[in-house]
Amino acid sequence: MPEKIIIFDTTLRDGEQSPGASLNIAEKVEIARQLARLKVDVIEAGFPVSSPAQFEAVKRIAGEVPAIIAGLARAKEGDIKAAYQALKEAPRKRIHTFSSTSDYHILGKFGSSRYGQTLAEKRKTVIQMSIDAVQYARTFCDDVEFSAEDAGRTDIGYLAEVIEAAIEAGATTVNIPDTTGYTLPDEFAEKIRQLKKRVKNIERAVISVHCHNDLGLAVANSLAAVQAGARQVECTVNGIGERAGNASLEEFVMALNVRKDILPFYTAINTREIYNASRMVSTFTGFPVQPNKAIVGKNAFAHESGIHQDGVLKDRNTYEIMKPEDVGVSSSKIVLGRHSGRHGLKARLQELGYRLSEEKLDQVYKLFVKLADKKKEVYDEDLRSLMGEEVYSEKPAYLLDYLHVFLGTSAIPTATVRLKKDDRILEESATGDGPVDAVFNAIDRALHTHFEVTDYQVRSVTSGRDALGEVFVRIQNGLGEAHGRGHSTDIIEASGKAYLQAINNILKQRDTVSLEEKTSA
Ligand SMILES: CC(=O)SCCNC(=O)CCNC(=O)[C@H](O)C(C)(C)COP(=O)(O)OP(=O)(O)OC[C@H]1O[C@@H](n2cnc3c(N)ncnc32)[C@H](O)[C@@H]1OP(=O)(O)O
Ligand SMILES: CC(C)C(=O)C(=O)O
Ligand SMILES: [Mg+2]
Repeated sequence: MPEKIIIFDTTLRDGEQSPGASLNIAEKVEIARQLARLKVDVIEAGFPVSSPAQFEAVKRIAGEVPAIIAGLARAKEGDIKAAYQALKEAPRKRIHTFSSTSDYHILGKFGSSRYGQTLAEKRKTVIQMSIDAVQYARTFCDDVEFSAEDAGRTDIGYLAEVIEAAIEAGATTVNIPDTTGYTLPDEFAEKIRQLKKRVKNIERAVISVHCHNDLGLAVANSLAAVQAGARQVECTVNGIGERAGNASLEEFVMALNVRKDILPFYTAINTREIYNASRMVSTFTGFPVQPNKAIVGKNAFAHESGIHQDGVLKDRNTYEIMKPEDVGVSSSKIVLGRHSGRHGLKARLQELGYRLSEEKLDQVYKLFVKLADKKKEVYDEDLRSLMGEEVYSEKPAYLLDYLHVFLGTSAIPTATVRLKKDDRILEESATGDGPVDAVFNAIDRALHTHFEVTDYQVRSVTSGRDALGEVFVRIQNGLGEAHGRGHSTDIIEASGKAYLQAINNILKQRDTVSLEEKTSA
């Protein structure tokens, strides 16, 4: 039978210790509510003694959010009392107290002579302060967690002694933190196995782990620990936390979920709330989620390369090990870009309502590749423009084959254009008040004509620095009046295309010969 792993979320305590991530009380309450929807078992809401705002946030969460609510406290009476005061409204509360057990911490942090002179004396003092803290916390509530900070670098014999003393004093959960993210998975798992062997009455407490990510191993260490006997995992949404962060909740939970074939464990997490939780934490903390972040990154379910797109379109199991819907992402995404192939393009065009023959698809694909070379991502609006402007417009009389513009803050804008009509090439240069005017003048000169521009509009069709720009132009002269549209990531090029399309439209209306033939005839 699979065994349950308790999920202890510390986004609001260790997560908020991330440099730069501070949350106000309202934001913390909102995140706590989302954590409850996510169905985490324990929410560590803060460190009440550390400030009035921390105290108030823990108090509000304790009074409003349905989960076990924990508050952190050093092995000090004042901290423990403050934690209890903040937690007391919670129907289910936990005081989480800790001392430090590695020699680095004992000699470094507890260096003062009041802890003793020698390492052995200081170690004794730490055991006693741990016992006192747990016993004192038990006078307030039955659910007391004890952590041995820097357990990852603590001598196993001494760690076993401290943990045994904490259980004897009444700790119901004993947490083994890899505070500095130092251990490797096998080593950490062995630590848990040794504790199970060496600590008398270990079965009276739940073994918890709290792994940091300094070497990028927090989730791997948590999984190894669970396989060795830990039954609570401490983690944070998006893996935020002190320095390089904590084990990421979403990665740990989904690893158990996806690999249940070899990991006989489950959690109570409602995985469909993962993405919402991730977005909320990212927005409130101001910490963006890196695009390639597992589970919740923008690219976690996005496929760009042609071979992958083809595979996913045929059968998504080819490149997806979990369903995006299972983590609250609406669907996987085919991202069209320079690595995409015809299958991906065709599928997206079909979604947009275009049904293309193979011949037409080839034509669009060539245009698409040209555009994709200029842009990082080709969006739906880019495709719609491409289809409208290039594919379904009738073959234009004149094509803008080449454009060169010279401009600068103190230079006269000059444009050179090369127009193509069938096998005829027309090339001209002209100056203008600005680069767009110079392009229009050069086209006029090439075609021996002149049009008045009665409307000119530019808008961005897509977003970002490489956005596709759309130019709308209305022109008139004695021959008639027409408008044209042009698209490009370069609005000067888009302007030239729009101007030429308007000219072509006038020619179409008049069903006439080409301009330069007419004027030169
Ligand atoms: C691994 C972790 O994540 S632990 C949690 C870390 N989180 C935080 O520190 C965030 C909130 N912290 C704070 O607001 C402040 O540090 C406070 C309010 C807790 C304490 O502030 P101050 O009293 O000014 O002490 P300061 O933070 O400078 O130093 C920490 C003191 O706690 C002591 N201490 C550290 N850990 C423990 C412990 N587990 N039990 C008892 N004392 C401890 C240190 O030895 C030091 O004591 P000293 O003044 O006698 O040398
Ligand atoms: C307070 C403890 C559990 C901690 O955050 C750590 O050791 O990393
Ligand atoms: Mg920590």
